[in-house]
Amino acid sequence: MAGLIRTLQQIRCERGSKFSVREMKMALLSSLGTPGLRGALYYTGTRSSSSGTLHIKEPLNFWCGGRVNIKDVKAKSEPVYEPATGRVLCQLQACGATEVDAAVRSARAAFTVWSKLAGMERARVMLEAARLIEKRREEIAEIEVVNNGKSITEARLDVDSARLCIEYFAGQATVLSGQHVQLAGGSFAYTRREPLGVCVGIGAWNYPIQIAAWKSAPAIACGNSMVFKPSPVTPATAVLLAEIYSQAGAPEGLFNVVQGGVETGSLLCHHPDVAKISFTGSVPTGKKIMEMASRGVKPVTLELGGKSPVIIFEDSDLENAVRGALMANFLSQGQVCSNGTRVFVQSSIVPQFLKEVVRRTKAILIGDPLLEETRMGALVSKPHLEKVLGYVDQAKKEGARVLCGGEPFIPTDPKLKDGYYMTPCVLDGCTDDMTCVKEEIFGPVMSVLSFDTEDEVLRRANDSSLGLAAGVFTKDIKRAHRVIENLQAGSCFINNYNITPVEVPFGGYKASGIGRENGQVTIEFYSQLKTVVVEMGDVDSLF
Ligand SMILES: NC(=O)C1=CN([C@@H]2O[C@H](COP(=O)(O)OP(=O)(O)OC[C@H]3O[C@@H](n4cnc5c(N)ncnc54)[C@H](O)[C@@H]3O)[C@@H](O)[C@H]2O)C=CC1
Ligand SMILES: C[N+](C)(C)CCCC(=O)O
Repeated sequence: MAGLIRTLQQIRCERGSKFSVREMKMALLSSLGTPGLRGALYYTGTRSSSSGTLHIKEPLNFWCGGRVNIKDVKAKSEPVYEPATGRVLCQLQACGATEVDAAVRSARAAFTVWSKLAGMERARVMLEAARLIEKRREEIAEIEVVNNGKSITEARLDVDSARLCIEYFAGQATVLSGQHVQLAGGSFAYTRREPLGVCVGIGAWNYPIQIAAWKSAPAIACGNSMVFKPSPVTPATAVLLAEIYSQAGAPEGLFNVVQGGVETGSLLCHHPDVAKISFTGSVPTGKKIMEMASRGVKPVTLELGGKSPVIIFEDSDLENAVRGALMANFLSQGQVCSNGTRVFVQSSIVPQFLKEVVRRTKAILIGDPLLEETRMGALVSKPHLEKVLGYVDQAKKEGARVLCGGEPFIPTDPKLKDGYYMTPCVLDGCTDDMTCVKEEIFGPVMSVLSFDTEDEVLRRANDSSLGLAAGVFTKDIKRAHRVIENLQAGSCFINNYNITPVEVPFGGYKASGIGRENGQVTIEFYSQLKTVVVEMGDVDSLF
């Protein structure tokens, strides 16, 4: 039965490639008039306000406009966990070469029609997708929480960020344009901003829905199609975005989801019909992606790790500096690439700073991430929790003082006893050579370092191979801008931290990445420029 459904989807998909632009426009208009008719939206299990009840049964792979069950083609299946409870949430069906190829073909078919639409037409579909995201905000956020472990409050903000990004790039789609250049003798040239083709998105587990939107929105705004591979740890929500795009009137195959890990990811990177790879994740994997892309001379966007500094001067508003340091370290259980995990505090205010930061860290309510009052949920997986706790042990061995946290945590609710919780940790007495100060921990561990002068702190802050983000807290405006100018980081903040409006570019210097996400400039990374020289006279031949 599943095989038959697949075959039907395949046929539908291949027919899709034969749609004319006119037919496509008609289909688009009719689907916009009847939202809700395309793409069944699955949500099995009881909706609840606490963890432990959702079971995902529907297939999580999606191409040719629908979910695809690949169980029958001896796909490798592996368990996916609910971090809050440690129970199995679903089985992941990893895609092999046949499935990756089917998804890329589906995307190729969509590209032929989507790339020929006017920007306004693409924008209309994207705005409808944004509206559907808003309508399903709570449902998407809940599934994100169940699969990722972060608090529902944060998950809602991630869904909002996904929606805003799609709205923003819908706007960009409408203003894509080239240039006209007057040449001698009445001749002229013009440029066309053209899409690249099938783009691949490879996501990390810390912001699953947000990453899927941050990659797909600029890609489709420019007229590309996409095959997206979520992290195998958090496969649940990308498929909802695929259904939403489809329901919003996107052609079949515009945004496809293939599940899997390293193998599936490398199949995508090596696929000859893929034009670009956009990746979010760790630095070592980013290097491998770049290597694979280089074989096909394919452009990459790499959004990699960080070990970012937050610099707090003695003249800063201490209340805001403390809030900023907490926001820089404990969002999403500390699993954020842009986190400011090296907190440099000017020596005269270290005692007050530590007192306040520790008091507030101890007060963070850890527990069931689906409860409104919870501020910190579970880390994403058991191995990851163990890795983070290992970093705390290592820090102690190297001489750092644990002022609070850094221990496994078992919530009182018995259903959460096997979840992956830990208490947020503040480390004092850190020095620049310690492992906790040098390596990306990717957990709720703040390292506090003391400094005396501006020159000294700039040198130490820049002493890293990474350069994703940086923050400075001071009331001295000249110092604020001077320090920022000298910090080697792509995403900087003055008197705040971890604010990422979709209107501004986000991305790293040095080994933290290549290219940018969000903001107008991202159009450059998902399109190419064609120059056309038009001769109005005769050919002046030398031969
Ligand atoms: N800076 C960041 O944004 C992130 C950093 N990390 C760090 O990396 C560590 C490892 O976590 P992972 O999830 O394994 O990160 P990863 O960077 O290895 O994986 C990210 C994505 O790349 C895919 N992938 C892995 N190897 C690949 C390959 N050879 N070809 C194509 N795709 C490939 C994965 O399936 C996943 O979808 C974490 O413990 C954390 O410290 C993890 C996620 C995000
Ligand atoms: C939204 N923010 C700043 C918390 C995270 C953005 C990037 C990321 O870690 O994937």
